[in-house]
Amino acid sequence: MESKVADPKADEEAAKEVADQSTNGAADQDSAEDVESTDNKDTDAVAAGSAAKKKKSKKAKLKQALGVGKKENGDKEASGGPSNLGSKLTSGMVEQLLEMNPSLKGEVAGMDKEKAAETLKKLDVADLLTGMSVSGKNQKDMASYKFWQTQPVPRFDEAQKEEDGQIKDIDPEKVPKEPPPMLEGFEWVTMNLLNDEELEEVYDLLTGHYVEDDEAMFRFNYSSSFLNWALKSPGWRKEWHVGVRATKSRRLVAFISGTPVSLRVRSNVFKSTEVNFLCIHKKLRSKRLAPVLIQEITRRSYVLGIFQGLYTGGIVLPKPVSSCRYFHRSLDWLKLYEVGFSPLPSNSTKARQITRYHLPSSTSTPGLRSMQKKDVDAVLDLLGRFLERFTMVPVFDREEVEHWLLHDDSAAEQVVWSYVVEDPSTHVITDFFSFYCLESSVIGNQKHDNVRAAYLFYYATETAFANEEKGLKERMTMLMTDALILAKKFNFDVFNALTLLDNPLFLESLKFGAGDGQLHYYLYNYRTAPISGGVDAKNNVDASRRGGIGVVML
Ligand SMILES: CCCCCCCCCCCCCC(=O)SCCNC(=O)CCNC(=O)[C@H](O)C(C)(C)COP(=O)(O)OP(=O)(O)OC[C@H]1O[C@@H](n2cnc3c(N)ncnc32)[C@H](O)[C@@H]1OP(=O)(O)O
Repeated sequence: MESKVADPKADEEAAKEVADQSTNGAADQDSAEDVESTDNKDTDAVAAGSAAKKKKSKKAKLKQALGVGKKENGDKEASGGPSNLGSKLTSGMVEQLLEMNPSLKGEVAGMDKEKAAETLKKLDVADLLTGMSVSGKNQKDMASYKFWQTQPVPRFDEAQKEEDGQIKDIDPEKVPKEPPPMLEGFEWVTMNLLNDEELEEVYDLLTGHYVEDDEAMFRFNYSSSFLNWALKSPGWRKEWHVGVRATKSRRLVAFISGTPVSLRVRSNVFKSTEVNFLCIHKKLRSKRLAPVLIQEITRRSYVLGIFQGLYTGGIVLPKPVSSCRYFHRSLDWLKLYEVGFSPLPSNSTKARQITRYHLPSSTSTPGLRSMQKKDVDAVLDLLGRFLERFTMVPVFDREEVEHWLLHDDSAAEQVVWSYVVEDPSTHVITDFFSFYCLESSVIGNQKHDNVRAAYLFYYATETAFANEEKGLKERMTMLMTDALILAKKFNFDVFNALTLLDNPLFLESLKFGAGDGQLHYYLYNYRTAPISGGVDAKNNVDASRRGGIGVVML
């Protein structure tokens, strides 16, 4: 999901609105005609922004009820992250908490208020926020997932009894030959993304309707060049660019995509479909269209003999195989403050914040240079060995390394930046790193309309193979400092990273602030034990929990 630096003040403001606001948005009753007549996406954006102001997220309300994020945090930027409840939870809060998150009721069934408060105090805030229990028995109510409970995904309460592997056997003969029925007034289409106009239609749909942060302040704005890169990776299939059009106007109102990826989970390597860019026009929300899109991309995957899926999301579904946390490193702190992305800590000043995030003007790693085509084999080899250290990783071939890491000169906008370190004496490539550009639209801000974010992508370093990883932390810190300097040079406002790969080694020392967003990883039709996401039970970054997630999703 969209994440921003966790802000204690926002939660307090949200709390003031809790009392008189309903948590449920009014069900959208608009017809196909309404969607067809809505041509102005700016109107949608403004509407989304103001709706969000009226209806603060359930998560923000829960955080407020828990008193999370109120403590002062020295010069540290983020204090909104989960913390120990300690003695904050009074019995009076329990009712409010249960009302907001009914799935917690199972935790305290039959207890009086004091006992219930005691029990809830023992839970992690992160689990309270997601409705998951730490007791092992998950209390998230499977029955409330009308669609997901029918799918071959692990249940919340499922203990890992069996060996890793497929949940359900798929008989290719029994896979339906046709898509499921579509809502009246709409029809299935396969998008032809070789056609610039159709690519632009997908871009327009996502720009107006794709993922927003909890408070609807920012919305991902993937560029057309980005979509072209992400959706046409080696082995891409036209059939996996699935759209829904309004029959009369031909307007594109929904989209879902798949790209093939060879995945290793623990010791098993299998083909899977990486599903992304699921998006439904705001006027067609809550009509159970998402399950139909998911069923269709699943069918199209089965048809081609791929029976596993990989996907990520900011929301909790049955059942994450791992969860990582977003971290954000300010490059232009003032702009981030002005758009509401970063808070001003109460014990700091704007001038001090700007100074805090100042970076040197040039890089310092000897032998650092842009990656070129001639480096592909060396990077393929280094990255392959580096990723062997993680539990869930993509298995890239040469063509994929070239596609994902080399900047395509013919693209209208640069999407990916990759650098290698060539040892000045041996000319061996000893390290590489990359980041990609993903802008976000700022919704309803007078001064700025976008935030230009660099996202840390793949990297690798020979120092990872030293005995006991000696020197890895120092080397990663040096490389990532250079990545920040380069991103600043290319006018990025913020540098984002998750707690995956070896990132926990440098996030805090390089002044990344904890975000308010999580990224949950899911596998479809595949069972495996939970994989560490680089955070501890309190959702704090934890270097000892590296080694799990090594796949970076766009
Ligand atoms: C073998 C190969 C397999 C391939 C398939 C692998 C699976 C791929 C899975 C997809 C991976 C996508 C990866 C990405 O792209 S993650 C990005 C998702 N996109 C957005 O957040 C963009 C903005 N939001 C929207 O466009 C809509 O709100 C969406 C489309 C998200 C839902 O539309 P809407 O709000 O109008 O809801 P509904 O009434 O139609 O449907 C409600 C049902 O849909 C379930 N739902 C809601 N959000 C998600 C979600 N992000 N992943 C999976 N399921 C989701 C929800 O729990 C409920 O089911 P259940 O709770 O009753 O059970």
